[in-house]
Amino acid sequence: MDQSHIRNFCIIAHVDHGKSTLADRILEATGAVSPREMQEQLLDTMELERERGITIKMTAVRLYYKAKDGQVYQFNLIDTPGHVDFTYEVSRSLAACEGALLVVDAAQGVEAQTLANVNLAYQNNLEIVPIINKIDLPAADPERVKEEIENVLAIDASEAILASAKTGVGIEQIMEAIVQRIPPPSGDPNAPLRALIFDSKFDTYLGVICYVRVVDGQIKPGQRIRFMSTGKEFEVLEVGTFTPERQPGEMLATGEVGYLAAGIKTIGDARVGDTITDATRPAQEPLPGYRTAKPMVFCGLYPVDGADYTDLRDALAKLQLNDAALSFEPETSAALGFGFRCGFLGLLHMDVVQERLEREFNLNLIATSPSVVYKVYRTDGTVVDVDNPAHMPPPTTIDHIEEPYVAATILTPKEYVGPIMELCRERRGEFVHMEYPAPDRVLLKYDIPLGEILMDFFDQLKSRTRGYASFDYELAGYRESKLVKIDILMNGDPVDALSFITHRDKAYERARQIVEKLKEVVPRQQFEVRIQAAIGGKIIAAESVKPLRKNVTAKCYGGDITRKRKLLEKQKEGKKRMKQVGSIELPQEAFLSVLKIGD
Ligand SMILES: Nc1nc2c(ncn2[C@@H]2O[C@H](COP(=O)(O)OP(=O)(O)OP(=O)(O)O)[C@@H](O)[C@H]2O)c(=O)[nH]1
Repeated sequence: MDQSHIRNFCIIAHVDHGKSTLADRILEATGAVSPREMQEQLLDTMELERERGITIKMTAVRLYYKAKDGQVYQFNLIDTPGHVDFTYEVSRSLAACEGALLVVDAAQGVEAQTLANVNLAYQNNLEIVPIINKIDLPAADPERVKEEIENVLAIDASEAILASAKTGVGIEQIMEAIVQRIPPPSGDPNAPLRALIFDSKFDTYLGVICYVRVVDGQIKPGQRIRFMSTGKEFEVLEVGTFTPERQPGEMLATGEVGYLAAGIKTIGDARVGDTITDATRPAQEPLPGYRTAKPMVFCGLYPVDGADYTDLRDALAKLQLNDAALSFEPETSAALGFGFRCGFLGLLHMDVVQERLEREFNLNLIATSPSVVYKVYRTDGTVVDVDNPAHMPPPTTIDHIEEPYVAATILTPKEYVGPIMELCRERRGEFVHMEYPAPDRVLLKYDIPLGEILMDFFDQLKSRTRGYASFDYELAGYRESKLVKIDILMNGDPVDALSFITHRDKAYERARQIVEKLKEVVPRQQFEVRIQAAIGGKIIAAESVKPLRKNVTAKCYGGDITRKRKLLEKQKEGKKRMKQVGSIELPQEAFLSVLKIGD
């Protein structure tokens, strides 16, 4: 299609503001799917995504729209994941577009994630079309939301479209705005091929499928292509688009969005953000902005039953086929046995992987509490990355330690500013900035250690603001901190999987909190369990769990075997997710106690 008739765009929105619903309406309006065959929210494909109501992996669909000017336009709608863990992927999918539909809930107004996504859209020079959605709601207040869009996002909202993705109001106006307000792509068809990979997926039959935006030149089957970051070459087997079904085609032209398959075996060879060029006539420069997604959060995953170890390894390898950001390597813990140290982009990514391992692969796992990567500068001048508290070098060999920080943005109604500032202070946050972008709304900026965010920060923020504050962050480099490792001992034996790292000034308080928490979650055993927290060899907090007197089966009288079996079955159920550590059985909660100690 003629380049001037192509529109590449995405939808950016805060969670639940109506992105998927609007995408469905757009699909419907172009006749891409009949409403009947349309499953709700077609773009979210993974079952887990649908259940959690979040978009994890993005896709692209091609639609044809006949505009009021009588011309037919090619729309490429690129879906973006709406979560801070996937900021890099979001930024690459935005880089594949010329415009963005900005969806803001007419009752909720602008939220922190909207702000973060708009900033990414600006960085990619996108034309932003503001849409105020859900105007059918009784609580809708479009005028106030317009004001917020102008004050918080610095976007002219005078031409914002008032819409309801639910009732269909405003959808036609949105379709016309895509044609009129979003510019067509401006690449050079005669220049050497440059295509941006903004997503990749593994397909059992085709190998890796790359979602690409052709910036210059074109891609055809049979062409020899080169990935500019690795230099690896492949022959294109198939190109095409999703409409939303996969539709093989003859070529992807300049400015177009689609997929290609080239018999690529591992997703690591087709990384998001990389540039594809023609191997026989390569481009001089790759497209800007490439980097490899680096895991930021690590945890240990151990099978409850040691016999499942190889199954766990195979399952992780399978997930990795589709997830270049997931890393894992074997790890042994004195307490938990053989398992894997796994790296994730963030907490959500970690939760999703764990849930898939348990659900799709039927594994029963113990996860240790997540950790960030510390940079440890040793007295001998070497620097080591430590992603497992148990591997922290002895204090005498450490010169200083650095930890990762994030720049956090919080948007909140005025009345919660106090509780939020208190929470940030408790989490060693450094105040950066505060402004009042709209009546009753406050924008706060803090620098906070990422390690503190991992500890239940989000839930705390939600509960202290009754769900009214929104929060987003970006990574903001490493800073020196006075950190210490706290070891947990059970009946005198250190449990390596429970060690954690915390700030020196918080050490006593947190040690106290964790032993109290553990006292609650460690089930009573036949003997007393002493729980202690220590720095080096020094005990700084202690509690104990009183022994259990009665045996469960002792309650059954004599011969009633079914009754007895029932009780034992029940006990077995309760045993799920329990791990024998020395002579003590620990439940999964025990390993995550450290996350809950900021409460
Ligand atoms: N009343 C009303 N409800 C709407 C409208 N648009 C969407 N919703 C509802 O709002 C909720 C969230 O909509 P989604 O489309 O799933 O939101 P989303 O932004 O895609 O959410 P994520 O995929 O989690 O980012 C759903 O229950 C929708 O039915 C609207 O115009 N009016």
